[in-house]
Amino acid sequence: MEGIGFLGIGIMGKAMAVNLLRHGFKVTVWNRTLSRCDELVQHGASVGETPAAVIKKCKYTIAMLSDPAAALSVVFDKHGTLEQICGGKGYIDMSTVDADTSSQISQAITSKGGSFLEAPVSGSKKPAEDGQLVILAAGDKDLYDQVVPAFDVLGKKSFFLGQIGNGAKMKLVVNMIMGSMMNAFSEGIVLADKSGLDPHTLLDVLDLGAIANPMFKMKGPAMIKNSYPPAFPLKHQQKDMRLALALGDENAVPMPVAAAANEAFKKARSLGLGDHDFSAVFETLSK
Ligand SMILES: NC(=O)C1=CN([C@@H]2O[C@H](COP(=O)(O)OP(=O)(O)OC[C@H]3O[C@@H](n4cnc5c(N)ncnc54)[C@H](OP(=O)(O)O)[C@@H]3O)[C@@H](O)[C@H]2O)C=CC1
Ligand SMILES: O=CC(=O)O
Repeated sequence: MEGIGFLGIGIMGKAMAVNLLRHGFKVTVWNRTLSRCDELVQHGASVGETPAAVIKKCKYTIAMLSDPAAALSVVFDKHGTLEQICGGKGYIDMSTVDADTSSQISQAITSKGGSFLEAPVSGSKKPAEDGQLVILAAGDKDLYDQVVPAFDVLGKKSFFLGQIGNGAKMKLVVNMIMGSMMNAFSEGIVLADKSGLDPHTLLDVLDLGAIANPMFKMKGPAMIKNSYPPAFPLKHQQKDMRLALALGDENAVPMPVAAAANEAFKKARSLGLGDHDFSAVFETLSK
């Protein structure tokens, strides 16, 4: 593969771009807050001044941005992706967005002759650092085949899910489940504590049973200490619940559990916890 562009050096983008550099890819990065690119330069990256400058330079460009508004802005705004995308270039959006946002981006890119893949990921900061993401791609199969060498560095498994929208929907379903689980887990820890049990013993019991999972194991001990260093920011989890509920609305799927979880994440945001890890939803119960 030739050089890769990377737009969005947040928690995930930084880990992913560093991983590509470590595996010998030539990477050109851009971030809205440009100073955040400095650390990447120390790892060997070049910097583009705008998304358009990155697209102009690179055959393939990956975007990893916070939400639909950010993903759209980077493509459509002045000095954005659309100004330089053309035949022979590929754009891969790995942000978590809804299917409609992804379709808008796909149509704009392909109308300029470029090719487009949506490829949201499951897995958080640590899996991104370790190249252990699960990649949920959909869209242009030729582009998918061309970027598999990069996906092999970023992830432990890539799925090609067919038409645009399927990757976005799969990601939202997964995160809807995750957000609901986090709320049930939080309630369980508080219930154990308030009813006189040791929450650490609860973690041990959970870890040995049928509902053991890496999320409980990784986040539980920190939650008991009311510590929420951001791996997956709560504001993004709430965005995912909101988008998943809209998907449920479109498909007439009742989701009372997810709706309640969304309210808890909204409450946490109202308490100023949006930039903490999503496990900080625990604070809505323990306060
Ligand atoms: N963290 C995680 O565990 C996971 C996150 N995701 C998804 O990946 C995406 C990125 O997440 P994460 O890295 O955690 O998020 P961060 O909040 O750490 O980073 C967000 C990035 O988006 C940029 N951005 C925000 N708004 C705009 C805008 N209007 N125009 C241009 N750039 C903008 C930020 O730039 P700036 O630095 O200037 O603010 C930053 O580069 C999200 O969609 C998230 O849901 C998916 C799997 C796991
Ligand atoms: O989107 C978050 C994740 O952990 O996956």
